[in-house]
Amino acid sequence: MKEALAFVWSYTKKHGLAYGMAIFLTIVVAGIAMINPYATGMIVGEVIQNGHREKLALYLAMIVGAALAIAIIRYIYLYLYEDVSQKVVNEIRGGLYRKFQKMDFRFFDQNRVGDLMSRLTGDTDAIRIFLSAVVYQLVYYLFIFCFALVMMFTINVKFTLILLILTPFIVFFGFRQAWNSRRAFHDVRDEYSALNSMVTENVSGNRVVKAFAKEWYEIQKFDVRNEAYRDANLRQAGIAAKYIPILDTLAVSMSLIMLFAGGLMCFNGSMGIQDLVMINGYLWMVNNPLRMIGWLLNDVMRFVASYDKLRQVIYAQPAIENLEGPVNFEIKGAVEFRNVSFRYDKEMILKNVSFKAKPGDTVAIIGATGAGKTTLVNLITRFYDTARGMVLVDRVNVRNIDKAHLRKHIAVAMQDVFLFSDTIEGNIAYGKPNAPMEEVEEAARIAGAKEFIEKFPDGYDTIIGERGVGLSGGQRQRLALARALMVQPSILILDDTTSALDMETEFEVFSNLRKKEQTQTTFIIAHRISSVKDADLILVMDKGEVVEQGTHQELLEMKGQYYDIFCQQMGAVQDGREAV
Ligand SMILES: Nc1ncnc2c1ncn2[C@@H]1O[C@H](COP(=O)(O)OP(=O)(O)OP(=O)(O)O)[C@@H](O)[C@H]1O
Repeated sequence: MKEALAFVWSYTKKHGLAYGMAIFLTIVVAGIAMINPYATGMIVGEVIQNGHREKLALYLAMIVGAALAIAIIRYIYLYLYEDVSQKVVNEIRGGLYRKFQKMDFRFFDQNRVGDLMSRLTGDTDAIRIFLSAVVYQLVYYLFIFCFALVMMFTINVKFTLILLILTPFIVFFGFRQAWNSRRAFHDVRDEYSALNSMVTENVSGNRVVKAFAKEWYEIQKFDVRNEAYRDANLRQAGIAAKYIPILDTLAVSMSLIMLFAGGLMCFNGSMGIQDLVMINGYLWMVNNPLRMIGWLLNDVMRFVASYDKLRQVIYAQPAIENLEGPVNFEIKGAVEFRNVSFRYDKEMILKNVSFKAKPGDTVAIIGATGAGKTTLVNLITRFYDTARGMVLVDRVNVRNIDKAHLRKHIAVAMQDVFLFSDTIEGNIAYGKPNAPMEEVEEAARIAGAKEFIEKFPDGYDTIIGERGVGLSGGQRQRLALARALMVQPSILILDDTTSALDMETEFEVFSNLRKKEQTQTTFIIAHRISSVKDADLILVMDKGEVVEQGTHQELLEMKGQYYDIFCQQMGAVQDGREAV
């Protein structure tokens, strides 16, 4: 709780003056609210009982004036609360988004998209509600309670003490309600997050759902989550509902005590009717905040539950960080793996991998699925750090190179192509937004994308969907390749980038790449011998190890795994199944 408040204050203090003013005005309104019961009592006592009719206008004016003042001041402070809370939440949301950008692959491996979305939206909004509505109500009810109590004691101490007999019970049940709701609020928050994740996944994967005709299965899965969310809400509401009748009964009992004890005191002359009317008005002001304690504490709990979720992101630290004094230098593209081992979890995925590539070399990686090819190239960009051994770029350990600088010089066309909802030009020029059109066209040409782009009525201005909707797998791969080529990297990584292309187009793309002035070191992950045979170095991977390495000719002479793959694929050609 303390931590949550300190966090919110660290953002709110910048707007301390406006927020302080809002709180001050709330207290002023609580003070002005004392006028009404007082003036009503005076009308009963002075005007009606004592017959001072001339004072009626004054008391009525007090009531109307107070109502007007409250309306105006309330408008001002509500605006201030809203203004400050919106600004604060805007900054928190911005900070969170920046944090997402800072986090590394491992963080996104471990967190679901929908869950992160709920943090950025629902949880930040809970903070806004706390700052605007909850704090306001806490201040308002606290002061109205204190002021009304002072007024009651000023009017009649004995009678006030009698009325307050039930107060400890109200406070007790209010706190109990809040305490019992604690777990329920966390459950509501977790179920909301799970529901969000499910919907996000379903929308992203809607094509798979349809392809497998699993709509009904998805609906059932959703219903289960939806019901769990409903039940969590109902559980929480149920806890509140259990205490409402108790608190209401106590409040009604207080009124009964007031009528009974007040009536007796009026009869025996120890208190005037005017005082009874005033105390009746103030009693409500004391009563109401007490009955609200449970609800207000619930709102505070909701805020703390949301903060607990936010802090997991706010204070998360990326595992991949720059070391002290990272080096920046003109990266030429020499890459060396020296006894590299790597694990995601417990199991070693890469085992003792070593190889060397000179600037301008083409290194091809071939091997069964799951052999660790993508994992290997992910270490060059330092998406992950090695468990043992080191990855060197231009003879410098990548851990010592400035992370952003290193990645600026490496371009990756990833296996899982992601395109932004933007124009084709915007997607290709993502890494170099102000590049001239000729460069975009040239990158598209080398990637074998020029022809199909120009066939679209809007050409390079064609808007494509979030996941490249409206494009074939091969077209998306070629756009991803063009995007990688645009930045003219020192190291180019093509992770299965041509797998969706037909043989002819793949051949054209590779020959374009070869014709291009070869300055960059290129890593090609591929399954076809035709894609790797011209490489300067071929790495054959099996179960996380580089089992063979050399040129096409050298590897054939070894008559090992590469030779077997070659024979299998040659066999396929001879059978007319595929060409090499
Ligand atoms: N983010 C991750 N977290 C945990 N394990 C992972 C992760 N990514 C990959 N793996 C595991 O690491 C192993 C190697 O995966 P990798 O993607 O490097 O293989 P690959 O050779 O590129 O396969 P493919 O040819 O199918 O793309 C696999 O067993 C995979 O399950």
